[in-house]
Amino acid sequence: MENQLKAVSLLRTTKLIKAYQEYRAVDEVSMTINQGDIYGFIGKNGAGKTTFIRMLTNLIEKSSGSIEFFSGKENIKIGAVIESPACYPYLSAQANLAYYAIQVDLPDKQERIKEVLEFIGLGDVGEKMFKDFSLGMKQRLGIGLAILNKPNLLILDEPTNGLDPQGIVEIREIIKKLNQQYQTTILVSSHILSELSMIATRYGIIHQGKLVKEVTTQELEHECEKPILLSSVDDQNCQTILKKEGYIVDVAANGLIINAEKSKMPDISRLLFRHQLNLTYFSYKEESLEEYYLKVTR
Ligand SMILES: Nc1ncnc2c1ncn2[C@@H]1O[C@H](COP(=O)(O)OP(=O)(O)OP(=O)(O)O)[C@@H](O)[C@H]1O
Repeated sequence: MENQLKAVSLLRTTKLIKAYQEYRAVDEVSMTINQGDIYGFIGKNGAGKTTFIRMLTNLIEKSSGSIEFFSGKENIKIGAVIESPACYPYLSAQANLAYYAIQVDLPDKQERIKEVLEFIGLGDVGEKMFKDFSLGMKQRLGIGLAILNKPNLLILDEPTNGLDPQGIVEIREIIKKLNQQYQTTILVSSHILSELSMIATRYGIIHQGKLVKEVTTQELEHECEKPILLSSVDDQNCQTILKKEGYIVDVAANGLIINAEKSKMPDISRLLFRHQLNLTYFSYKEESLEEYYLKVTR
């Protein structure tokens, strides 16, 4: 079921460009977001994320290329939080939602507002005014406004920007819950890859306006995998045995490097143990997400 959902495109851009005179802030971006994705849109400051998102949400006009939404029979509903949420500073969370609900002509307003307040963890902040909210609360209310009319696609531009670790976790939990409980497809941008690594199902990396890489979480994990490192009581002997078994082995300053996946570690340790070669060091080096990110944007 999950796989079926993932195969259906919800959004596709083709060679999307936004140019300011000669300068292309977004340069031929072809992106596909499938139903059920949490699409992590990663790029440094100034890479073009906001410009791309602004085109999707019709806040600015594209220079060329196409944007297509697919939602079957229904009209697609998009919710978005771009930069700071636009709220009334002297109104409470409830009143801000109520005001917005009138504008979008929402049925069952009271019921839905209560549900949303609970969902974003602002069910018990009472009459506290928006201006007195923490940044995390403000961001959560922004998401509350964006999900009020149950969008199929939720777009969040840098929702964790400036938040403390607790605030980041709260936003992450909301994103996960929306995706899992309500099957909302989510496009979320960030300039920190690791911040999205616990929730994103796919990633698009933008650099200098170009989408330089689109990967699934599995592909990313695979690409971040690095060799196994070991040293033993007799490295020379280890090398011979491992090579005989078909492993590709290199000699490093203080041990051996084996070009094999992490999943091979139990086999290797059993093999060497059988030959009474005790290991003094056994590990693998995983390339960090940040290293990977630097590599693809170099
Ligand atoms: N109206 C504009 N006129 C000229 N250049 C612009 C305009 N809007 C954005 N840019 C430029 O386009 C580039 C991409 O900006 P954008 O805001 O999309 O980046 P970003 O990835 O969202 O980064 P940030 O996280 O800093 O907002 C930047 O170099 C920016 O200066």
